[in-house]
Amino acid sequence: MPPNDRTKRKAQLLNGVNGVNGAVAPRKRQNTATASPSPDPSLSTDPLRAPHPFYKDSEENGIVLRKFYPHEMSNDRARAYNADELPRPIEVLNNALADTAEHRKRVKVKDAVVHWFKWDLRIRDNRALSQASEMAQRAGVPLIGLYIVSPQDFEAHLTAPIRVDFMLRTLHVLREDLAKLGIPLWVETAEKRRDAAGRVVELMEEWGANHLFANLEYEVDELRREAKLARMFAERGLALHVAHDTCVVPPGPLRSGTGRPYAVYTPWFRSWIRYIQENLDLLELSEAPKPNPTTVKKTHGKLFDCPIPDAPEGKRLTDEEKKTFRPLWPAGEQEAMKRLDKFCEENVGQYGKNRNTPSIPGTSNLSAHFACGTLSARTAVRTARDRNNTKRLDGGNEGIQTWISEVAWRDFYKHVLVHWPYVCMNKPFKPEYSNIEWSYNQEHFEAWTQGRTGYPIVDAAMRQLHGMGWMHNRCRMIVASFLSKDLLLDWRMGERFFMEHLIDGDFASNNGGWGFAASVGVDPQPYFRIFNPLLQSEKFDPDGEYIRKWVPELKGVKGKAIHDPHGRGAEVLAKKAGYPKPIVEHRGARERALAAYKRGIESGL
Ligand SMILES: Cc1cc2nc3c(=O)[nH]c(=O)nc-3n(C[C@H](O)[C@H](O)[C@H](O)COP(=O)(O)OP(=O)(O)OC[C@H]3O[C@@H](n4cnc5c(N)ncnc54)[C@H](O)[C@@H]3O)c2cc1C
Repeated sequence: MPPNDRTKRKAQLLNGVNGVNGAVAPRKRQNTATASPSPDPSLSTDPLRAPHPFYKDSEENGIVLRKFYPHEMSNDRARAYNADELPRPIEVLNNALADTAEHRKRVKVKDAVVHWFKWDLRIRDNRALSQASEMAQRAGVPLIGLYIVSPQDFEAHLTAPIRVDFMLRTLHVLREDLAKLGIPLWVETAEKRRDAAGRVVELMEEWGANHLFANLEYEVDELRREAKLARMFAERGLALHVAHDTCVVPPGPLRSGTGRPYAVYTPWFRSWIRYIQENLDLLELSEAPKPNPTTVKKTHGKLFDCPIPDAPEGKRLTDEEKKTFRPLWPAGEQEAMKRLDKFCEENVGQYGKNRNTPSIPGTSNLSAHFACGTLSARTAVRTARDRNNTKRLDGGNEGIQTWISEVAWRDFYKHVLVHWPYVCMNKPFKPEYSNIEWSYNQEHFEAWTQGRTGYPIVDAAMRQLHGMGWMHNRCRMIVASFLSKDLLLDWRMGERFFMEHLIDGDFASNNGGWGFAASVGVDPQPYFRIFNPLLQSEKFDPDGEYIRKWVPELKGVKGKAIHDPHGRGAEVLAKKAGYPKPIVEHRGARERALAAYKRGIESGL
């Protein structure tokens, strides 16, 4: 779609698709629930193109693109992970690190030490960067920062263009901040994702560096890549040092009484708190890197002139989008700290009370920074705790406690990913939930994606996603429940759509959120608890302020009718404004979902 059309479509999405007076007709498509042609191979990552068509029994549904990944894992294989019969990727990595530990100690520092930045784009409180700096200082050699842009990784991970843009803007800030310390940041594009590791080795050889530091990412591919890299480095006389940085408590040590990893949040959280209290160093912030020797400009001068590429094809924002999104999301770690400090100053105390009201700024809006690594979870928890009147994480101010417990959810879902790696292979956490018969009704899906379902709270939320690249947590739960229960659409369609549009798209948290709402994940909402979108709307947006902001064609609707204009006497206004009637009737949809879940679960046991 040419940029002009995309801009028009975007405006339509935000204003009610066909304009204020237009009768809305979501584009007609064949209902493909029964027809099952082969899937469209030209998978689009452009946020404003029509969503990818999903088909019953298609291998392309959901978050796993077959272009990059093998076929769907069987239930038996998923169960084998559960029974500890298959090594988890983290174990493969740990074995590789253990096998190469002695070798690492023997590798001498040569001309430089390298830190490989990934989703940890900050200087402050960065575990691996700090360790790299320490080694460089001890040896009196320069520290070099490296970032590999991988368009195929963006494609494979369904990274939203808004997230790519945020990351590239962050790289500019990071490069400047590092340069102030005399540390160059070398940025390079690897067109093929499998070439990235080889290129890192070439660069290290070019720079005379024997030691590479990196923070761990917990997705399956990344853990496996690091395992291979550790062995490849050892064969070549190089040393790979990895650090746990993204979680406050690294995945691994928290175990239930039976020695198993936790699959329920509440006991996990108690154990998380206990573990931190017993290991207070987990909240110690890492030292910032020290400046490089001044000779670095002479020895490595050309590394300071490295350009930062534009977003790759298919991941670019239009000019209009840049104008809208960039002021909403200033990039860089200073901005993250500013946001954190402001939130702690003004809102954290009221967080427990306000966090479920989408019309007010009651939450921190920091998720984009956590996802990009411009803020560490450690710094966030530490900063909030230091505002409390106790050093305990579960005492004192209620708002602070609640906020810390929310940041902990992020750790929880990363732990889940590490222990049950098949959740990122399109499998529900409970393999027996694979047999639910989902709908693949394209018209329903498009209405959902466009915010045209006739349920104002759902539509407001989906339009907030298009308007900001972000959605309030309460609304994420509402729209996810609506998609998977009211529409009975395959939850992976929603999971994928979120990844393709969120500035904070994070595999573990997104998968966890969808698993919770669709009742197929770890510690989920029981399947028979089905949100009533009308009641959710009345409870969490009582005055309809949020709806009126994001569904402007309903601005004139007075009172409670805002929650259900067609059902509560505002149908003339709604019709005139082109606002659709509900695409499903909640009570009937609920019965259908209950029956489908029950049937699916029973047949999967
Ligand atoms: C269906 C669904 C999909 C989601 N997808 C994502 C995603 O892709 N990326 C993402 O970061 N969050 C996701 N979440 C979690 C949550 O909605 C966002 O983290 C939150 O809305 C971000 O806003 P905030 O920074 O103002 O959060 P705050 O309320 O200020 O919370 C602070 C931080 O705690 C963490 N956090 C809070 N709630 C959760 C949660 N339920 N799960 C995991 N972490 C949490 C986030 O890092 C957040 O920034 C999803 C939730 C649902 C229900």
